[in-house]
Amino acid sequence: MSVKQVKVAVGVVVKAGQILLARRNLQQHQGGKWEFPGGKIEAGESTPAALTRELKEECDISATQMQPLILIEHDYGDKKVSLDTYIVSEFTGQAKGLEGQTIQWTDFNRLAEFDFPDANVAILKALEAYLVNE
Ligand SMILES: Nc1nc2c([nH]c(=O)n2[C@@H]2O[C@H](COP(=O)(O)OP(=O)(O)OP(=O)(O)O)[C@@H](O)[C@H]2O)c(=O)[nH]1
Ligand SMILES: [Mg+2]
Repeated sequence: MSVKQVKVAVGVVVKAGQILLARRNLQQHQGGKWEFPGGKIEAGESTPAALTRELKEECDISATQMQPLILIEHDYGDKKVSLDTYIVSEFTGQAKGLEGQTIQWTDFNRLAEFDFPDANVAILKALEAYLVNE
């Protein structure tokens, strides 16, 4: 049986050299790991629209500027994901975890200290290249 691929909008939210992380709740897929906020893209929805909606729902921020970073396809075995990842460089509001998740701002050079889902390795590489060329 083939497993359907889940399309996800992922946001690397950057503010004053810091990046916003959220910890996945234990009962979720990849529970307990750190992630960039985001969520499933609904039918007919663009990635920026989905990401704007998810950032508001999960973190209470309104994204006002974003640009594509990388599209990652990853197979976890139990689940296939496509992570359409954007850099969010401008937003309004103060980030808070609206869904009970812990959130944290961290310096880019401390990201290696966090335990991320496997698919995120490629995001971290792309982010490093992006920040170097910024
Ligand atoms: N938001 C987000 N999801 C990620 C990242 N890396 C990664 O592998 N994923 C995977 O992408 C999938 C979609 O995440 P989601 O937040 O929309 O979905 P979910 O597990 O909360 O499911 P649910 O919304 O139905 O409860 C999950 O399987 C998650 O493990 C990441 O950095 N951010
Ligand atoms: Mg989510």
